[in-house]
Amino acid sequence: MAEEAILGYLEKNAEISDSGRFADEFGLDHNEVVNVIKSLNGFRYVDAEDIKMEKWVLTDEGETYAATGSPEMQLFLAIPPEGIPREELQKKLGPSIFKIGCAQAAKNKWVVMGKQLISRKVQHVDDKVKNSLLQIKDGKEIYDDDVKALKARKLIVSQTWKVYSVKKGPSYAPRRKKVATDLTRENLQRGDWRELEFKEYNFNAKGQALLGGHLHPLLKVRQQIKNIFRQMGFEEMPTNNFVESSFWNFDALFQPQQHPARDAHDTFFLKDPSTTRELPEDYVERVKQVHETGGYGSKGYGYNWKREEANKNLLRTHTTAVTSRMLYMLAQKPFAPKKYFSIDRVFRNEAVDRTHLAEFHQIEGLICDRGLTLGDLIGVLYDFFSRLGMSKLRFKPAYNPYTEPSMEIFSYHEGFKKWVEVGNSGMFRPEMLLPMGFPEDARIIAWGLSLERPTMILYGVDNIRDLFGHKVDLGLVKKNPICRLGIDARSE
Ligand SMILES: N[C@@H](Cc1ccccc1)C(=O)O
Repeated sequence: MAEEAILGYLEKNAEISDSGRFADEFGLDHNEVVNVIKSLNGFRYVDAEDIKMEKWVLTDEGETYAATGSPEMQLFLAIPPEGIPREELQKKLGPSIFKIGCAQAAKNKWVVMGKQLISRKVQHVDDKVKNSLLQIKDGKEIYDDDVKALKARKLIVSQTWKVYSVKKGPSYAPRRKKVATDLTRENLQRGDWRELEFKEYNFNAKGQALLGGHLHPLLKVRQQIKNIFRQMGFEEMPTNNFVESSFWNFDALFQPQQHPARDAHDTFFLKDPSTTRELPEDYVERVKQVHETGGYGSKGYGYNWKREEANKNLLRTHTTAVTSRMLYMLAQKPFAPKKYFSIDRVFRNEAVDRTHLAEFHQIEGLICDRGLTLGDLIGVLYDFFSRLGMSKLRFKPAYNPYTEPSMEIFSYHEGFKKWVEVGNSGMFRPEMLLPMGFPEDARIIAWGLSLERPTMILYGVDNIRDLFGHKVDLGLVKKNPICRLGIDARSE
């Protein structure tokens, strides 16, 4: 539309002197006209030059008067033939219209301002202000004196805007030629490439957005959980190796050697190297004692503890093996309160199904201090889980060889409308802490959960194999849910 109008106009006329007026005349939108001019100018169909123009526009006050009449007119019309007391007129018009109206009407000699009464001096007046404002709104010219008066009353302000003057350019044609974007096989066969005009390369155009790298959902949730631990003042533990001795994975945790978890059905044992090279001998002796006959107020398990069993290498079954190594080192130093966490991979000889994998990740946190109670553990768990967006918790008594009391942690899942198990926790037993060398009044509260469970909830994944393994689809990896668990995760 605009292009035809411009090229057509230039066929018969030397120039378009003002694109604004041109747009008005042809009933076109000026923005569209400007865009077409710029494009035609780029291809040298036209030569365009921009001109800065000043234009008057109405202020808010100007707009009101253009609609309701000037204050002086409103005042004049409110005066009855017999005149009106000042106060009454002011009440009728309101203080601001009254004030401006009086000043202007008096200046125009429309009214007589008596001591008591205000009365008309003439019978008919014109609302010149309103008329001028309407003219300006219509884009019409008015006398300079009137412009000055309106400007002085702040009813109009000037605005600069750009219009273009347009002449034929060196490549002018009454119609734009269609340019080819690609040279095709057909063009070559037909030979019409000779006549074709090709579109120039636009080296400034932005290329297609490239698909960059994405963090896997497990890595994103891991980062979020690390941030939460750090905000709560926890230090990260070195997560050591996947291969661990039975000693640190089980014995140090007061897990008896006949415990079913220590069976090859549940745990991956290593063939080569099948045993660990060294263990802290004094400590091993104390662990043996506590398993066999107890001590530190405990009766022990009363069985024959075997060093060969403790030496067996395995793939660690929980990150509590990271914790036991850390706590043993800590107990060798003067006692100090500490907060630690770890997040890393663990392995279990499990049948793989939609909620179980043979390898997964655990998140573990612990606090070591004097005077800690189960109440502290519950409080910390509320704090930790509510930072993940899971603030409705329930606890169920549970059993772990290394903690007493122990609690399973359940969280109400708003999306699934049910309580789901989210972790396990407890206070480490004296049978574990005292042989390590902790003072008798040291208390350690700890909890652990899988990284996969909250990630599945967060990403709406119901089969763990879609999250971890060779089948993970890129759509899931690119998905970027709001980093909160619970309701918002599902509604995403
Ligand atoms: N190790 C436990 C979690 C846990 C950690 C610390 C204390 C109590 C429990 C598990 O694998 O489920």
